[in-house]
Amino acid sequence: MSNDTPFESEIYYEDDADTSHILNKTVAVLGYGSQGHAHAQNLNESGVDVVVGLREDSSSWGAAEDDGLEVATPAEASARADIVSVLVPDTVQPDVYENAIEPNLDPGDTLQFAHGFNIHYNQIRPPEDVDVTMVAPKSPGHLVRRNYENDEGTPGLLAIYQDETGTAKQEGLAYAAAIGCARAGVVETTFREETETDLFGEQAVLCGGVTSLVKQAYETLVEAGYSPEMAYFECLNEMKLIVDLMYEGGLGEMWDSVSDTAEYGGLTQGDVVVDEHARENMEQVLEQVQDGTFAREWIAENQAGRPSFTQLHQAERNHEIEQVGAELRSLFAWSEETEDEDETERVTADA
Ligand SMILES: NC(=O)C1=CN([C@@H]2O[C@H](COP(=O)(O)OP(=O)(O)OC[C@H]3O[C@@H](n4cnc5c(N)ncnc54)[C@H](OP(=O)(O)O)[C@@H]3O)[C@@H](O)[C@H]2O)C=CC1
Ligand SMILES: CC[C@](O)(C(C)=O)C(=O)O
Ligand SMILES: [Mg+2]
Ligand SMILES: [Mg+2]
Repeated sequence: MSNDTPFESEIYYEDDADTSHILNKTVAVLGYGSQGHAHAQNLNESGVDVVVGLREDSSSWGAAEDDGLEVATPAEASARADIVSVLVPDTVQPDVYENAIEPNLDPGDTLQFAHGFNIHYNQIRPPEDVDVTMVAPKSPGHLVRRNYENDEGTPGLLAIYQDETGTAKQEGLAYAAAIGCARAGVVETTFREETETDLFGEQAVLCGGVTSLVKQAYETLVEAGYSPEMAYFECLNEMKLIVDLMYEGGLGEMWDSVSDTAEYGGLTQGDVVVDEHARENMEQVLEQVQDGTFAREWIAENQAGRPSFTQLHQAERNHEIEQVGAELRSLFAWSEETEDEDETERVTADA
């Protein structure tokens, strides 16, 4: 445990985790999507007894079995488990909880989440005689799996909502270690803090802010007469390369790597584009997360059959940048293959 950092939160590592808190238990991983497949396989390879819970007609059932995992219905898996890891989509969790989990919870069991939405916004109200924990990787699930396979870690969060047994934290840490998060570091937080920061981050920056910035910059260039391929490379493709530098060494490493011209232009124009209005809008986004407006809207949207979500989802897939990007990426793959073929021919000729 790091207690000599300037941070308020405790950060835990593998040495802090006692895996005996999970190795003698059965974990039901409900869902085999982005997080579910990663948690189930990582737990299994860490020596934990895992049963995946899926509905009988699930498209993921075969994939989980092909990965060597035992699969049962959510109710059967929950009944067998000491720890029920709820990794179906947030919007279906209340229904899965009511029908499959709650009737099969025994006193002392653990209800485990990767995001606090349904607990924080009171969509799931667990009984008092179970532990309620969260181990939330700060990463898409596919990277949680890839990092584990590469003997690397994924940073994660740990939060305890209910500690009926007195061992919820040790068990949560053991779970975090078994999915690979403790290799990188596990930050202790609360359900409220995780839920509100996660929703704000994905809306304002990671998913919403970034895609809007990319699309509006692309449209600005194309409407001004520049070619779509130039606009794509400049506004989307190079984004990854720039963000990689920030990821490795912070904003400073990125500024050090770009030209002084880019640094001066970026430092003077960045705040012109993302100005005080954007900041006010961010504050409003945060407020709507904090006061539950966003949660109520999203719950109502699902109850109505997702009319807005479906339309927005389709419009995003149909944006011109998507067609241009698909075409350009296929040409890139083609040229790499061609280079590989050229290389093979050259080596063969040399031999
Ligand atoms: N995506 C991510 O990387 C992250 C997600 N989280 C959190 O992790 C949790 C899981 O999210 P995520 O991995 O994105 O979920 P996914 O959308 O990837 O989950 C899909 C899985 O859930 C199953 N499923 C869907 N509906 C039902 C149902 N009604 N009953 C039983 N199984 C069902 C699907 O099976 P089927 O074939 O039957 O549809 C599939 O196996 C959420 O709380 C999310 O906020 C946290 C951090 C990052
Ligand atoms: C950034 C989106 C995310 O919060 C995540 C991958 O962490 C999610 O909900 O998928
Ligand atoms: Mg997140
Ligand atoms: Mg999220």
